[in-house]
Amino acid sequence: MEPFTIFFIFASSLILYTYWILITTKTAKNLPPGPPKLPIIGNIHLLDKQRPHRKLTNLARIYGPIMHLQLGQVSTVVISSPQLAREVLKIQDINFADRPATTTAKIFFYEGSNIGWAPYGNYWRQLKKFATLELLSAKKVRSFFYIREDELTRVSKFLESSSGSPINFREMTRQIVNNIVSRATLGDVCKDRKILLENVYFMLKTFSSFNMSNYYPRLNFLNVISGKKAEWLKMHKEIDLILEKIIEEHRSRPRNPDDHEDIVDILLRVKDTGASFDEPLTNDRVKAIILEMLTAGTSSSSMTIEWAFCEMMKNPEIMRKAQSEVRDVVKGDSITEADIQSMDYMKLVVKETMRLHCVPILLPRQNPEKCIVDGYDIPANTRILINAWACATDPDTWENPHGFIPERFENSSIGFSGTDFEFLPFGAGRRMCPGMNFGLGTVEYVIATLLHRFNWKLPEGVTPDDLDMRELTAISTVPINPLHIVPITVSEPN
Ligand code: HEM
Repeated sequence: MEPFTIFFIFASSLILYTYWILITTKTAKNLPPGPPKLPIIGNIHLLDKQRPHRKLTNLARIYGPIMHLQLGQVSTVVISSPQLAREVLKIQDINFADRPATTTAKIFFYEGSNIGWAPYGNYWRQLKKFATLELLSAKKVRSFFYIREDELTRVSKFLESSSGSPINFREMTRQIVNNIVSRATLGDVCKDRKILLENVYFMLKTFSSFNMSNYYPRLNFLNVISGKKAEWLKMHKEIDLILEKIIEEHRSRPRNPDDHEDIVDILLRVKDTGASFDEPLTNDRVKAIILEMLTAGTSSSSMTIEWAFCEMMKNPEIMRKAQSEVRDVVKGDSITEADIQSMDYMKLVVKETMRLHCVPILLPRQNPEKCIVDGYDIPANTRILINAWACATDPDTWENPHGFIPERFENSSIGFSGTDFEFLPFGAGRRMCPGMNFGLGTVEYVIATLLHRFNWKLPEGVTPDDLDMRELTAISTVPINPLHIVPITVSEPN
C-alpha cells in the first residue's frame, strides 16, 4: 500500500472514531467531572509517564475524588479517595470485577488465560480459587521457605566478599526475588530458567511501557502497520517454545516421593486429573499461569525491599531500631519463620514502606454494564483506575501523610487484607492479589536477614539528604536511581 493511502485510512478512521466517542460521551447523562478534552487525544497529554499517580492526584484535587478522563478512545474513571475506593472495590465490586482486554495481554498471556487478565467469569473464578487455596496457599508458601534460606545464604556470601565496598542494591534484590520466585515455580533444577527469565524481562518491559494501542484499541491495525504486533508475536513465540520445553522436562524427569512439588508440577497434576476445574486446563492456560507466577510478584516484591532500605538509610534511627530488634529476636545463625513473627517493628517498617511506595495504580478494572457511582453515570466498558497511592496519602485520613513513620501503625488495626481502603498494597475485593503470603513472606525474610547479618552505610561522601527519593513508574515504582550502599559484615550479630 502507498504511504499516502495508509495515512489517509489512518487519519479518517481516527477522526471518525473520535467523533463517535465524543458524541457518545456527550450523550451519556451525567459523567464525573474532569479536565477539558482535546480533539482526538482527549486527555492523553495530561498523563505523566514517570509518576502518573502524582499527576492524577493533583488533577483529583481540582476535579474531585471521582474524575472522568478521555484517554484517546478509552473512557476512563479515576478514583482517588478511600471512601470511593470502598464503593468500587467492596460495595460494587461485582460490577467492576472485569479487566479490559488489551492487545499485549492477549498476545503474551495466551488470550488472557492468566488470573490477572482473564475476564471475570467461570474460568477466572475457578482459577482464582485454585491459586488462593493451592498454588499460593499459606501452606504451599511455607514449603518454599528452604528456597529463601538457600538464596539468602548465597547472597550473604556475596555481601561478605563485598564488605566495605558499595553494591548495586537494586540488582541484588532483583536477583534474590527472581531466584526465589523462579525456583518455587520451575523447581530447583531447570536448564532453561536463565534464558526464560531473560526473555520474560524483555516481555515485561514491553508490556509495561507506554503503548498507543492501549488508548486506541479500535485502531488495532496500527500495530500491524507499525510492525509492533509482529515483534510481540515473535517475543511470545520464543517464550512459548521455552515453556513447552520446561513442561516436557517436568513430565519426563524421574521423581522421588520426597521431591518438592513446584508450581509447574502442581499445574500439570491438576491438568491431568481435571481436578478443581470444570473447564479443561489447556496447555496454553498452564503456560499463561506459569508466566504469571514469574512476572506478577517479582518487581513488586523487590521494589518494596529497595524502598524499605532507601527509607531506612534516610532515617538512620529507624534502621537502628529495626536492626536491634532483629538481632534481639534471632538466637541462632539463621532466621526462622517464628522469629519473623516476633519482629514487630520490622513489620511496621514494611507496612509503612508499602503505604508510601505501593503499586500506585491498581490493575485497571472494567464494568461490563453501566453503573452509578457517587451519583455519576459510569457507562458500560469504562476503564476504572484506582489511585491507591492517593488513598494511602490522603490528607483527610493520614496525619503527616508523606512522612515515613512506621510507628503510625502501632496499635492500629489497619492491615493488608483489603478491608481498609486507605491502605491497599495488595488491592481489595475479588481482584485482590492472591500472592500476598508469598510476596510478604519474601519481603520480610529478605529485609530481616540483611539487617541481621550486615550493617549498612552510604558510600563515601553521600549523606542521607543526598538520597533521591523521586520515583520511576512502570507497574510498580522504583527509586529514580538504583540504591547503592555499603554492606559491613557483622561477625557476631547477637
Ligand atoms: C510484595 C509483593 C506484591 C505486591 C505489592 C502485589 C500487589 C498486587 C496488586 C496491587 C494487585 C492488584 C489488585 C487489584 O486490582 O485489586 C495484584 C494483583 C495480582 N497479584 Fe500481586 N503483589 C505482590 C506479589 C505477588 C506474587 C508473589 C504473586 C504470584 C506469584 C502475585 C500475583 C498476583 C496476581 C495473579 C494478581 C491478579 C489478581 C486478579 O486479577 O484476580 N502477586 N498484586
